[in-house]
Amino acid sequence: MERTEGEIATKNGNLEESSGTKDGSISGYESLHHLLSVNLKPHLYKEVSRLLIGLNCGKPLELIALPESAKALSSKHDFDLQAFSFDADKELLREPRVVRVGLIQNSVALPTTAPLLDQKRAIFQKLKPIIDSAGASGVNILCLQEAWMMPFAFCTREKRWCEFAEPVDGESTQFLQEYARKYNMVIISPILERDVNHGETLWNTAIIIGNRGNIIGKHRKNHIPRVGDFNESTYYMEGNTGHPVFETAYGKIAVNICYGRHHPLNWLAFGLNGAEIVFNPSATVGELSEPMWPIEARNAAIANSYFVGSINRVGTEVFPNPFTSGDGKPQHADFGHFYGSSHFSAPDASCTPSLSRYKDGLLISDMDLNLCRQLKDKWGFRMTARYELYADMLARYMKPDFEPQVISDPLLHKKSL
Ligand SMILES: NC(=O)NCCC(=O)O
Repeated sequence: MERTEGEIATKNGNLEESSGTKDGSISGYESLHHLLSVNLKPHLYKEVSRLLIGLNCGKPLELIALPESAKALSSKHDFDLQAFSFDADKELLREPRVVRVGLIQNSVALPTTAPLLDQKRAIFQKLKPIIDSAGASGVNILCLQEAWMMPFAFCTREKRWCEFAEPVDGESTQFLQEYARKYNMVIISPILERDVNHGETLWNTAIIIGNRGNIIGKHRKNHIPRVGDFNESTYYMEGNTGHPVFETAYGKIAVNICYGRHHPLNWLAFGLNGAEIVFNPSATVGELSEPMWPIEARNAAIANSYFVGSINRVGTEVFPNPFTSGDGKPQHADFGHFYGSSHFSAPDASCTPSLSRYKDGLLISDMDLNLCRQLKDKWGFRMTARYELYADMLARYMKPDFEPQVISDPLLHKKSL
């Protein structure tokens, strides 16, 4: 059937205006890839996929078969479960270095009006089967979403939500440490941190739990948004931990928390410190950032020759009191829809399809970390970068008397004869 512009078939076959739907789906489809795979003829879908998500080592990404126990948990608890494999070329002098990496996206479990402790514990309960599914699948490194142990209440500017903040070794960390030990898994736990030793300062922090349940270290969010309803600067300050790379049993990893993904130099710094996988745990909404989402992480993976794991929460979180953010919008009580769509990007420009736009989910991917060096050898971005030029430019830019290097056409302001 011919379709007019702006129309797509919904899941039940009806045609509908392509404006998305209230449940967070894209006209009834869980993701863009799902919509395309159902609506395009197989040979067209293959071509669209090749251009949209690229090829890895010259071929489409392969699916991984997961154990029945992992799949049973996803059916029983209704979370999206997808698994792919990124290859690298065979090398003569190095063995492949394949690690299995997982990303979890989820909605909150209780309304924001429930007692705070109940809200947190209900999220723990919700995550248990998803983490068990990752464990049953042999995931080596698992990353949760930004501030996973609470609703993303920073739109409200109300200080009562500060009560969710925990020290690095608090309840949420202890909850995950058990899983790290049980499944011999590195877990990245992005939380709202309370730094008791520094006057109860709050931070937006990712804690790196080693595969033996030990705390390897932490990274604090470098860039705090001041856009739309993301009133996070009311709660915490720009991080003071630099760009650490954590050498774990399964590779060198780093965390670029949410809004840091809009800053190419932030991505660069993790690369300069030798990261092989950079996680981007996020909380962002469709209206604000969805067109940027598939581009920024992928570009970072390409430019820095590392893998990126992008995670976004799902659902709409409604708060008890309406708020405004000085942008002319009428008062409202929610951020809008957190659109999930978690995915992996690889240094060779390939990426996985995204998880659901509205359901909880676990995305798993095998990745041969040898691909990072192979891409460095192939494209030479590190070698061809002109760091001395950039360093000089930045040093000059930082001075109060900086003047932009602009050469004006001398004829620009001359009156024509
Ligand atoms: N959590 C957060 O930093 N969100 C900011 C919005 C965005 O970067 O899309």
